[in-house]
Amino acid sequence: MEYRGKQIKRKDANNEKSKSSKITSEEKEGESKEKESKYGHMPTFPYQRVFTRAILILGVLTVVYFGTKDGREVALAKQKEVLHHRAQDITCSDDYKAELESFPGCVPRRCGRAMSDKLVSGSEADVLLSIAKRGMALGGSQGGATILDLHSGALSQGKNFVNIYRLNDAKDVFKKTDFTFYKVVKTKIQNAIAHHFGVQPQSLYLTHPTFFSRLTAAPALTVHDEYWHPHIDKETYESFHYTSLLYLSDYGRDFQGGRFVFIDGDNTNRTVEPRKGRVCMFTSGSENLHYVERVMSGTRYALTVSFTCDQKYAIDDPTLPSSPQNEQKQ
Ligand SMILES: O=C(O)CCC(=O)C(=O)O
Ligand SMILES: [Fe+2]
Repeated sequence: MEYRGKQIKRKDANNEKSKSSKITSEEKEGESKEKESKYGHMPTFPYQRVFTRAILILGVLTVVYFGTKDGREVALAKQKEVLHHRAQDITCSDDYKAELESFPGCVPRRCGRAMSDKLVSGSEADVLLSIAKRGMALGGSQGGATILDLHSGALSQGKNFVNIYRLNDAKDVFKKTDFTFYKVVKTKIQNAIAHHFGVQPQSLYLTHPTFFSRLTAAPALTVHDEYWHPHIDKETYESFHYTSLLYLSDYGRDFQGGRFVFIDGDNTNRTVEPRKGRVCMFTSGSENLHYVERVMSGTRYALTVSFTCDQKYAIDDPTLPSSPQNEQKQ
């Protein structure tokens, strides 16, 4: 009680102080007016007041314009954080909602995004990273974005794509257990998406493309290398209804730049900093417009695992073709 009393006193004292400083400045004004008159009349020009005010207003408008033009940025997930589960709901876009109505059991209870660092462990991410690195060693783009689709076998090579399953060198690169591993992780993500968005896991089908990506700061050589454009997954990859990203390397340690950014309608960019083992899942409609920042240095690895509600776009889990010759016959 006594402490409070003292605080109040301090406040009063401050009031007194500020009152007295106000008085002092008024006094000073009077003084300077007096001084001014000693030097005679200061030069003025017609509409001086209007002019000064216009300059002031213009200044304020410029500050407001440049301050809000690029909107604000909010971190949804920092690399250093270990997230058990973090989510943000966004109202579903009308077209997305309307499309999903024809897939009962697959309509989300809510749209938005969720992140977790507890779904996939660091060592599980390392196994997947090793699959990506082994596969990508068979080719790779020089232009900053290399894609490896384990399902179709498509791998960026130079300015084009090759089918790794048709390469003789690929014979001993993958083991059956790699594919088993991929399936285990995919199923965990599938269940997490189903749980978070309130849909039935069996109503979600793996869809094409589902791929590993390796991004670097190398200048783009083809449009496939331009990974940084804002886009909506539902528009880019027609069959997507739910997108998930599993990060296989760390922002700030393995690479600089390369954050994932949601561009939201409230003039806010929400960023996800990749962290090894971090899963980011979201509804693929226009409620989740996003892009990946350009990587400034280092190498960024990620796995995109995508799901559709439409059985006609379902793909099987990737499997190891028994031999390159068999693959050619398919
Ligand atoms: O790698 C990422 O973080 C996102 C990639 C992406 O947006 C996409 O493949 O559609
Ligand atoms: Fe995307």
